[in-house]
Amino acid sequence: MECEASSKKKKKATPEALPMLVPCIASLAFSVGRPSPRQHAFPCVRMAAEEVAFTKYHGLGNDFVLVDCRELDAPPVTPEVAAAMCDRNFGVGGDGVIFALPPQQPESMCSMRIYNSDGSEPEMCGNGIRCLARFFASLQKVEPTYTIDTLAGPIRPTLLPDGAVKVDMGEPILDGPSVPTTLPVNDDGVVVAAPISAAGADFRATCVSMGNPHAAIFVDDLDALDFETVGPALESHPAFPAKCNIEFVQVLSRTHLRMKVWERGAGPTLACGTGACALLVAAVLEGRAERAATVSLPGGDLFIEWHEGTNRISMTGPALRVFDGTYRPEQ
Ligand SMILES: N[C@@H](CCC[C@H](N)C(=O)O)C(=O)O
Repeated sequence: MECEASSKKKKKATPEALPMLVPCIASLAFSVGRPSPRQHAFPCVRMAAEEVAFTKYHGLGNDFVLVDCRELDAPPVTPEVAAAMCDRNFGVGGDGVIFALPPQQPESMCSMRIYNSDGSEPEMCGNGIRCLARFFASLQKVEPTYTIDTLAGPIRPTLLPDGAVKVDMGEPILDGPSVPTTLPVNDDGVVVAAPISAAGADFRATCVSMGNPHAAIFVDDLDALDFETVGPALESHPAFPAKCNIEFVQVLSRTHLRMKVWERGAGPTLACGTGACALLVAAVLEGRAERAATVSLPGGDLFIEWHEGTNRISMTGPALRVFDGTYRPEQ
């Protein structure tokens, strides 16, 4: 891989690269599980990722490799190549790869697709959309508020004068089976403080979808948690048919919550925007917090509001550019 100075003219992922992907995708369809760095050395993978210009951004340390695909119909790399790009030792390093693709709706400016660091594709990413909002604004002129299509529907970020981004994240999905989870629902059809056991420990989970699935688990002391054991056990728990992002939350006050996240497809990350939104909703449903609160994550703070009149959630936080480069693994 080579990283080039940001002043150098960037080469974009080209549609011409796409025909090369077809045999690669076909052969990779037979590979199972998370590819090891050695598996990434298969020639077909290298062909698929011959050269990808990218810009690295992060939102509170939740870091992403962003690729300008405005002239393409689909991501120019396979999920396996995206996973290789995210590798922190053998690749660029990141919690995911985000592609800025053409809009799906006439009123939208672009659409977002994202692969997690294991190559799986989530519907939405809160920190990622703040990063994409600033990345896209660096590529072409936009209004301060504009619309980005995602697999979870249209999302509207607003670029604030101080460089932060406030995002209208839409309405939370509370219906249990739609999250999706098979945990028992209350009379309103919502999973609130439902018992769940994993890795020999008992918890209570409140489940919320922000387009992607979340389970918030309130604990007395985040630091006492066997996070590395229970996180992956809950992520892949049979009660979550699409797996789940797991937020462990300590209530510091009714307007200040502290959380640690184990993300679906990425493991422990320094921050999760959709997770912060979901846990605020969960805290309100459990009567633990007000509808507006600061959420402190390992990488810093987000401000989340669940607006009573509209039922919509807004998330405000930073998104920062780190460096530009070209991903070009050696043959
Ligand atoms: N870090 C993200 C969430 C990314 C997707 C997640 N891992 C999933 O699979 O749903 C955020 O900031 O929301």
